[in-house]
Amino acid sequence: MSKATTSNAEFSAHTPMMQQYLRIKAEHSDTLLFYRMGDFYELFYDDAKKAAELLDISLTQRGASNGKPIPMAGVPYHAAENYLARLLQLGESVAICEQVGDPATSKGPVERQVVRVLTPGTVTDEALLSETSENLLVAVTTAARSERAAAYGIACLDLASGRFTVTECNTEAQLQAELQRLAPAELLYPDTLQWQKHWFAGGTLRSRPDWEFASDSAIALLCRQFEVQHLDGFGVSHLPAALGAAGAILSYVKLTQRAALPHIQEIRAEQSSDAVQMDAATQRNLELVASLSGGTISLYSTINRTATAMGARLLRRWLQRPIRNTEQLNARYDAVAALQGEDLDGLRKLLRAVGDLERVLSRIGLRSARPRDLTRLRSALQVIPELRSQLAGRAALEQWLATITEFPELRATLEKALVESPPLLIRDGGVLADGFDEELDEQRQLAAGATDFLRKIETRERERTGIATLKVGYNKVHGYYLEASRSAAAHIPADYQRRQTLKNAERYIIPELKTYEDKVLQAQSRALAREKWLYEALLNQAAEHLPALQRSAQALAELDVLHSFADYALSHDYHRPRLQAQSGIQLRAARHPVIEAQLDEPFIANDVELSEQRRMLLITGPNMGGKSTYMRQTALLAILAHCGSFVPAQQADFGPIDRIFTRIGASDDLASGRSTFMVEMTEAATILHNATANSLVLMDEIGRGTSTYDGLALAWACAEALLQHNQALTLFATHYFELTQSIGELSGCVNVHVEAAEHDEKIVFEHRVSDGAASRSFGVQVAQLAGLPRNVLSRAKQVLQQLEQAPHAQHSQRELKLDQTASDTSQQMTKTVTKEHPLLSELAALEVNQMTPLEALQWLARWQQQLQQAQAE
Ligand SMILES: Nc1ncnc2c1ncn2[C@@H]1O[C@H](COP(=O)(O)OP(=O)(O)OP(=O)(O)O)[C@@H](O)[C@H]1O
Repeated sequence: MSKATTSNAEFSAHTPMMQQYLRIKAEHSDTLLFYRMGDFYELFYDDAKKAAELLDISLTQRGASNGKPIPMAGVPYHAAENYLARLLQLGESVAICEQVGDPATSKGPVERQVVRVLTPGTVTDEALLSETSENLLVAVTTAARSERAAAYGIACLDLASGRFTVTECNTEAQLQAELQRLAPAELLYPDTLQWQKHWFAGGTLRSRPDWEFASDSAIALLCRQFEVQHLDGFGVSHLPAALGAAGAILSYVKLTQRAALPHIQEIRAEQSSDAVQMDAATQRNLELVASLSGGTISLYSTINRTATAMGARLLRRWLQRPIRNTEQLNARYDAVAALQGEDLDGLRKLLRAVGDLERVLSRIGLRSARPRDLTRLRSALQVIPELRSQLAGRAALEQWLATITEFPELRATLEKALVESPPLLIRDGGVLADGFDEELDEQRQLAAGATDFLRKIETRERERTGIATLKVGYNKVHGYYLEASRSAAAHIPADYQRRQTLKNAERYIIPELKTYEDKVLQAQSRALAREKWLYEALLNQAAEHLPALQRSAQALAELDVLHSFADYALSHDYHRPRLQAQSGIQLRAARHPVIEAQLDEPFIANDVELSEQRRMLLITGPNMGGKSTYMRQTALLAILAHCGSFVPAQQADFGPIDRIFTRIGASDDLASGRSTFMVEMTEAATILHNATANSLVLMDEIGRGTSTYDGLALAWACAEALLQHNQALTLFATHYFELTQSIGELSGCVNVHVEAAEHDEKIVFEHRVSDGAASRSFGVQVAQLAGLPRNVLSRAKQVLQQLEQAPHAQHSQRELKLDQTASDTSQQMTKTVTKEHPLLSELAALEVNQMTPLEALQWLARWQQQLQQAQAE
């Protein structure tokens, strides 16, 4: 808080206005206070210094109060939105303090009040929000330690749509994944919870009093909000911790909005078992809604053909949370197929006219809707009948059409009430159409009639005085006046009273003018007051239909996404997936949706066959051959299929999929201080602990972050565990050829490879995936493509030859010293590798007591087989 408020004596030494400011500021110590003075919002003291720095506006001083100059910075109120948007983006919150008293009748400073507080997670103003992404307020709390309670309760509110959800999770990793998916703009947590940076660090973090998270009071608050006795009807009662978090959200939003929240109509539980779960790393790695490099290309940006911003946001949500309900998914496929037979361009035009109905409705609920929100509602209501008739009779779309209702009365009212294109704000009137309200028309006519009268006075006075240039004018200070040039002074009649002298002209008033001025102004202000009242009444009338309007908007957003799926599928040869009861994934001629869209040359389609007998595909082949692409496309197709989209494959069958895991790419996690290898191992640990037989696991070059033998041993053990213990559907890409003979030969595992050929010492990628292991890795040839210096390349070839000639170096306990002669490079290169044989470490790790005699025999047979193969080579 400002240094200016210390003692009572000091306080009373301030000017009355500064006393008012300091009183209000004391209640908003952790937000910037925008204090309205005339046409500016002013900031004082520390707020002024901070705002001047953040917004790059000038820091000035305002006179002195309490004997000291007051630092001050200000922004014009008509341009405030820009500045507010920047402050919110920087994670600041702003309390808007308006003049609410009448300056004419106020003694001392005009009465002022904070009318709302803008925070990053609670903004709903159109100008302050991104159209295509949600702006979420999330609260997290830890659960009471009862036996069945989950560890964390999470609640999430999208104030701009009224969507309110709760969920609980048991582990830190799940919490992280959930926060990564939601990417909140603002996150609330209880005072006493030690927030961990690696849980989430993207948005504004704010601690709130513990008691706001208490389940009991939260439930009472939620019941009041939804006007119900208990929450059983919402199916959330079993989530006490999450309800505590939901209560904290509701208290916070009430505090900041200072308005009723009628558009928050319900709260829903998001059960993790309903969704194909993806941990935080997987969501990032698969570049679903953002690219890893921070660029704009993602699965979302590639396939998005939605016509409305609410549809675009829904598509993002669907991609980040694919569902598992077969019935729902089949209904979506049916709808996409049905829409493919429709006039999609025509449909898109209608959907465009619907616009961002979801956010319009929320602003109506919050009573902050602007005139253009109401005209948007009007055009949405105007196209709904057309849209319904275009799609009428399509059984596959019935579920959506039944929810998209027409609102003939509201539509008629809006059509009659609003002018065609109203001004941005209701402030100066001109929003309501003539003929809608008798009283408004009367006042308007009075105001206009008086203006007519002024014209008559002007003509009459010109005639009376003989001054042809005499004219009636108006300004705020002197009201209506008659203006004549100074040269005409001799003709001015005696009843003219001089009011103002300009360089070349004099201004006068006459009593008649004053009387009419009063009439005009009165009529104008009555008309404006009436118009504002009618506007509020319109908002109220629309708000009465809010629940049904919101349901319609939701169905329209879904229809928009389904139309986008249909359109993209048609133009990109996507086909309907089939959901099977049997575990596995079978894809025929599958393509990578994002890379395909980026490539100029044709994308090479490949098959995938994961089934009971082929639970793991061990993928080998040259760098740049297409291993990662092949793995990722399998996951992306699974995700698309579980959103209800068609997929880029000639045929696609998916058994049940509960989770998708990826261990792809390598990056340091600087935020939590973990090295590349540590990140790799943490991700692998998550997979090994959690993957089930219905999980899709992508493992790309596990182990490459450490020494060759450690890496090989870890890759080996992970592959074996995934295959034999987790029994997950696994795509396992590796450069360790040893694995093709060990793991690749195990039952349930199949070697596949990407093909490449060498042509004139250059590598040619075929990007075709076939069964069988790769024969070599072409690493040196790929390095050549990358432009490695020629001398380094020829030295590498030489070293490679020696390594390949050293028989089974990696299978024996020996020292390998490379020949250093005939080197093109001047650098010395000695590599000493001394390692224990992998079979020995396996033997040491075996828990013999836990094995059945049969298992022991199987181990023995496998070792023998490996030794025999090694000797044979
Ligand atoms: N099926 C395909 N059709 C056409 N181009 C492809 C195909 N697969 C991959 N590519 C191209 O090859 C590039 C490299 O593919 P990818 O990253 O999958 O190789 P990789 O085998 O995983 O390489 P590394 O082992 O170095 O990670 C891709 O960026 C893409 O441009």
